[in-house]
Amino acid sequence: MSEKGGTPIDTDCITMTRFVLQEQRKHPQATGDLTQLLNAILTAVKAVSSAVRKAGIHQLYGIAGTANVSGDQVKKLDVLSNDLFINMLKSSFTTCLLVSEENENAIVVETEMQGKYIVCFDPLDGSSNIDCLVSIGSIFGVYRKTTDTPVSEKDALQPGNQLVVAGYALYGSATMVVLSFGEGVHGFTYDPAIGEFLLTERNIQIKPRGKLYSLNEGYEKYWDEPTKEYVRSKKFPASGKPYGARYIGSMVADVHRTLVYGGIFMYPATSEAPKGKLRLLYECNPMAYIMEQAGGKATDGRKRIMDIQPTDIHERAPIFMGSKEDVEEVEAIFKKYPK
Ligand SMILES: O=P(O)(O)OC[C@H]1O[C@](O)(COP(=O)(O)O)[C@@H](O)[C@@H]1O
Ligand SMILES: [Mg+2]
Ligand SMILES: [Mg+2]
Repeated sequence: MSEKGGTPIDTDCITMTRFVLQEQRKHPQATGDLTQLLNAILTAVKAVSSAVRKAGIHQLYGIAGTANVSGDQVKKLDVLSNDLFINMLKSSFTTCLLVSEENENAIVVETEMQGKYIVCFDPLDGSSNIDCLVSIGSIFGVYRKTTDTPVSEKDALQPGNQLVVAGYALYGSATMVVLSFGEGVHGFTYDPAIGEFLLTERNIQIKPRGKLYSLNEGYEKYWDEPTKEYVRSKKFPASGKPYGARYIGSMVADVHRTLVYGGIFMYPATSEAPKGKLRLLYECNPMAYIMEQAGGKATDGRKRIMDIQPTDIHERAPIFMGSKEDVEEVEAIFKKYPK
């Protein structure tokens, strides 16, 4: 408490910009492009966060899916988020190719604005939760262009093990960005009063084992046998207490909870969707990168998620991710079932 009462302001708080610049300093050959790129993502996240916080009164501000009070046609939140990401990333002059969940084809950045990075992103994840005000997010993964040929969609078909930076924004009870440059996972909470993301969690580590499992139980009828066996083993353990179940239906929120509390998040293959639902490039890979950097694991049951070579920008993969020991149990069960 200060002499006059009230909470003293920490004058040594680390903003994300300061943190990223400190990281940049560790690499004397760095051009500053990655810092610029992250700033662009942060600006998009701040704008999306501001729009999300106005959910429910969108039409008054002209950002819902219908006409606003003046009768103008206005944008839906997922379309708005996509436009913001594309606009900010292009105008950072650091990207050459953008892959978005919302665009069928990869977007080649205009030649005069091109830089060396490729960004794959889900501008608004969990969009079915928008109307009921449940947590949603944005996901991003950044790669380098590795060829000398003119940029094309093929340049984005890199496995997750080539990621340079990945992370997500969670628009929850607070807005938070969690990211990794490949040297640990760090969490930044947005302070709307000063318009900055502040470092609130350094070196996040996931517990080696949790007590929670997370997947859409409604589809049990369609699950493959290994998933059925694994979930049964958590609900009816041979000894000890059953795991608790949690499922929000927003990947970012479900994975963030898994990161913070431990346990396992799953979106398995089903008879209806043999490759699962979640997209490899802009959902599975960035989240797998964060999980592994935090000491956890991510697999499709048989293979490390980040070692899958993509053949299509929108391809899907089944995913099991979270605490190391929990994911290893899933892997052991899959080994019992021939492919
Ligand atoms: O409703 P389901 O089948 O459980 O799917 C939920 C999953 O779908 C998603 O909403 C897909 O994301 P989008 O909202 O970006 O399409 C994930 O966030 C979530 O994990
Ligand atoms: Mg999504
Ligand atoms: Mg989405």
